[in-house]
Amino acid sequence: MPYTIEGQITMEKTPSYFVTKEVPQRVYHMNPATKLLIVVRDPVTRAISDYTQAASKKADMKRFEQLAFVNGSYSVVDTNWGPVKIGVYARYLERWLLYFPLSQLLFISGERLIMDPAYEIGRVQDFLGLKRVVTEKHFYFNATKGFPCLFKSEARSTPHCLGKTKGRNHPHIDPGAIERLREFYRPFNNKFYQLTGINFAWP
Ligand SMILES: Nc1ncnc2c1ncn2[C@@H]1O[C@H](COP(=O)(O)OS(=O)(=O)O)[C@@H](OP(=O)(O)O)[C@H]1O
Repeated sequence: MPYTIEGQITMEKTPSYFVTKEVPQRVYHMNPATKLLIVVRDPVTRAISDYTQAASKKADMKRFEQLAFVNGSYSVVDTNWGPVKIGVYARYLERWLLYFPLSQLLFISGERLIMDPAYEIGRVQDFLGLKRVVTEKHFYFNATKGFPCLFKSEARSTPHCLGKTKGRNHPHIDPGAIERLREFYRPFNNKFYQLTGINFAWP
């Protein structure tokens, strides 16, 4: 990580760090004062989004329903399949909490980041001890994309939206499969709410 001088902060974004076993200890040894931002969304939607991203890179991908369950029925969820496994947030959070107090972690709702970005960015700025420079006046909602965009950024004076790879159309998933996944995640979600003290109210 690059060193910073007074008045600067270093930021690093690697989503896989949250789920990689040895990372909490490594980050702690690098700097125990590190602040961690964790963006989470409904794990079922997260799994479908993850699958959609993989399918966009591979032409002959099996259907989501074939990958998420073992033996072709919806009775056994395949917890070894990455898109399913990563959504068990409580398991990963428990490892981070061995090294970092909850006060050094900020949980951001992925759903709210889309519906009310200024609110979540406001929380991030407070958490990082920054002045609230980015506010609601910086965002507008692009209905076609279904995402908020920035009127302008530091680097350019023109509006800036997220790129083509964000907001991909998700494939239709059998409602029975969705229901079974929701049932699978419920106890893990509840554990996550308990650990974070936040009820994300995922269905
Ligand atoms: N800033 C911001 N706000 C809200 N949501 C966001 C943001 N950036 C990425 N995303 C959503 O995260 C999902 C993963 O994005 P990607 O598939 O591009 O993956 S990655 O960023 O390359 O890791 C993907 O979700 P879906 O579009 O629902 O599949 C992105 O749209």
